[in-house]
Amino acid sequence: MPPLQAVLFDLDGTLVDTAPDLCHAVNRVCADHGSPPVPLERLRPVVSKGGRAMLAAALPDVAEAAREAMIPPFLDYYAQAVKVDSVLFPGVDALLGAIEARGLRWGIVTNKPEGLARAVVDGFGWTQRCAVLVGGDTLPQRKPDPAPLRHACAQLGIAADAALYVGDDERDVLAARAAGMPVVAAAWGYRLPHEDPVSWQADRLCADAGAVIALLPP
Ligand SMILES: O=C(O)COP(=O)(O)O
Ligand SMILES: [Mg+2]
Repeated sequence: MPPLQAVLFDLDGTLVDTAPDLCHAVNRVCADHGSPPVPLERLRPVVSKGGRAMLAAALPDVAEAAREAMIPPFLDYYAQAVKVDSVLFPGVDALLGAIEARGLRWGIVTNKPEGLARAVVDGFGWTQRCAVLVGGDTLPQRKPDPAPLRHACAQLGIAADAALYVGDDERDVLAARAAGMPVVAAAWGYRLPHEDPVSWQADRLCADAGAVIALLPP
């Protein structure tokens, strides 16, 4: 395996705890529908599974076609307020600094639409620091397809096995495996109670972002 040259991250549930602002957007959709707001605890476990999963968790009795029509307003509401209550997960700031201190680059490969992911990146002041950003609509394929990870490596001019991917959902592990990229499962992220990240068989399972620093070259 070539020496590590870059670390790629999932966004929601890995770098940023975006669940509160996504929950606000879901609850604006619920209000438009005349439904009561849902508590954050109900949405948090499915945030990394995307907007459709969040709306399904919030409005399980609404027909799928009707929920599909709620996606554009949901995304609009979220776009209006991406960084009100969203915060970095503990240790993320130190991890990004440690990557940069080693002369390595880092980037983001998320299923979130690219424009929204860019807004989050800008909101956290990462515009110049984030070396590559691939969103869920950047390519026709999204995770668990390996294409977005491969695209990020092509943009960086590195081989897939010279990068490390860090993500909090099983599809992140599947995408990295299919791309031939080493992968860390982020146990600090979002998942349902029955989901066991050990069973995803990532190369490493890290309890917090700080633990990823130990995997970097000295
Ligand atoms: O918005 C989504 O679909 C989830 O985003 P993620 O891939 O950064 O977890
Ligand atoms: Mg995620």
